[in-house]
Amino acid sequence: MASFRVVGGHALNGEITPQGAKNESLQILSAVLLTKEVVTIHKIPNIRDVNKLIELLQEMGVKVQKLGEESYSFQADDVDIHFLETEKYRQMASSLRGSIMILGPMLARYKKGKIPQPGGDKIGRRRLDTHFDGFQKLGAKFKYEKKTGYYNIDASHLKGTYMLLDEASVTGTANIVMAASLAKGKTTIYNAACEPYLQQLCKMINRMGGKISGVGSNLLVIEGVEQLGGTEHTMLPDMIEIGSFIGLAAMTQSDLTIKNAGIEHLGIIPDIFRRLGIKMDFKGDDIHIPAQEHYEIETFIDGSIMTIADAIWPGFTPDLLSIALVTATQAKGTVLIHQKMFESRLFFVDKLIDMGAQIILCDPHRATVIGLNKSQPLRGIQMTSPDIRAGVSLLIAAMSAEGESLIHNVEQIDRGYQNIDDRLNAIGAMIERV
Ligand SMILES: CC(=O)N[C@H]1[C@@H](OP(=O)(O)OP(=O)(O)OC[C@H]2O[C@@H](n3ccc(=O)[nH]c3=O)[C@H](O)[C@@H]2O)O[C@H](CO)[C@@H](O)[C@@H]1O
Ligand SMILES: C=C(OP(=O)(O)O)C(=O)O
Repeated sequence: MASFRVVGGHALNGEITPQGAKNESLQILSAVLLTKEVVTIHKIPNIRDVNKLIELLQEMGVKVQKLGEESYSFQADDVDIHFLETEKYRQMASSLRGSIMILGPMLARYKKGKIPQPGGDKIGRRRLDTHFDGFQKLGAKFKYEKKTGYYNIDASHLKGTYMLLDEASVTGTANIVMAASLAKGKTTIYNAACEPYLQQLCKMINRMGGKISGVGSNLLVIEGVEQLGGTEHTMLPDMIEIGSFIGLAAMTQSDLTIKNAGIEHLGIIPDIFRRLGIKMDFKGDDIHIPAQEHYEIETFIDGSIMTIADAIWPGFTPDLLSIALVTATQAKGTVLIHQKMFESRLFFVDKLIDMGAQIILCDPHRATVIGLNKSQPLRGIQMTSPDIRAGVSLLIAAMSAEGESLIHNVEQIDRGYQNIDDRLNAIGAMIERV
C-alpha cells in the first residue's frame, strides 16, 4: 500500500488541466462492446479503475490499440463469452464498480451475461436492483446465485417497453440504455439519470447509429436498431476533479487556473463552491480561482444556516460533498453538509477533527462544519484514505495543514485521479509518494 507524505502550507500557483472524466470513461468503454466495428476514444484518463476496465475488455477478446497518450481504439469483433466463466473474470470484474456496465451490451449482443458483486467505494449500501429490474422489463431472465454470488441474466431477445425506474441510478440507466439500444422496438425510460456521463453515452450511441431522444432529460426514448457501428468519442473534462481543484485552491490560498474545464457541463458545481464564498472567474473555458485570504459561507436569504446537500443531476453530485465539506473547514461561517445518497461517506470527518477542524457529525448523513476562517491552520497527522473522494479531501486538508501528514492507502485516490502527486507538485505542492 502506497502513502503520500505531504508537507502542508504551500500555496500553489499556475495552471492545471483536468483529466478525462472517470465515470464517463467507465460507461463509454463498456459501450465499445455494442459493435463489432472500431471505436476510437480520446481523453481516456490513466487511472486505476479505467485501466482495470480496459484490461478486462482485453481479456474478453476486445482488440485494444493505444494510439497516443490518452487515445485508444477498441474492436469487439471476437468477444470470448466463455471468459465470463473463469476465476480471472470474477477477480477482475469484482475489483471495480464500472464493470457492472458490461452487462447491458453483453445482453444486447450475446444474449447473456453474468457478474459478481462489483467493487467500488465502500460508502454504504450500493444496490443493483434498478439494473436488473430494467433488464427484466426488457424481457431478460434474472437469477442471483447466492452460493457463488453471481448475478446471471439471460435473454433470447430483448423487447422495448415502458419503464419507470425505482431510482435514477447512474450506472443502472447506462446499462439499460445500452441494452435497449439493440432491443426490438421502442423503450421509454422515465426517471432516468441524466448526468453529463449519460448524455455523453447517449450521444455516442446515436453517432454509432442508435436512436435515442430526450438526451439530458429524465425521459429517454430509445428506438432499438438492428446493429450499431464504429465511432469516435472524446471524454469530457472530469467535473469531480474540477470541483476538487476549486476546493483545493481555496483551502491552500492558491492562485489556480483550471484549463479547458468544459464549463457548460458543470451544472451547479461552480455555484455551490461560490456559496462557500470562493471567488472564481470564467475566462473562455478556463476557471480562474484567485488567491483568497478568507472566504465566507453564505447564509440562506432569511439568514439561516446554509445546507449543501447532494441530489441527482442536475443537483449537486454526491461525489463532491466530501470536497465541499473539507473546504468549509477553513471558511468563515457555518454549513450543514447533508449526504443523502450514501450512508457511510462522512465518517472520514473524524480525521479532520483530529487535524483541528470544527465539525459535528450529527448522524451518518449529516455533518455541521463551523469554519475556522483561517484563524488557525489544521495540523498534519497520519491517516488512511477510506474512499476515493474522502481520500482527496484528506489530501486537500493535509496540503493546507501546518506540518507534515502521512496519508496511507492512496491507491483509493489513484482509482480516480491521474498522477495527482506529480501534477500538483508541478505547481508548488510538496507531496512525496512513499
Ligand atoms: C462508476 C460510477 O459512475 N459511479 C458513480 C455512480 O454510482 P452508481 O451508479 O453505483 O450509483 P447510483 O446512481 O446507482 O446510486 C447512488 C446512490 O444514491 C441512491 N439514490 C440514487 C438515485 C435516487 O434517485 N435516489 C437514491 O437514493 C442509491 O440508492 C445509491 O445509494 O453514481 C453515483 C451517484 O451519482 C456516484 O456517487 C458514483 O461515483
Ligand atoms: C464513488 C465513486 O466511484 P465508484 O462508483 O467507482 O466507487 C466516485 O467516483 O466517487
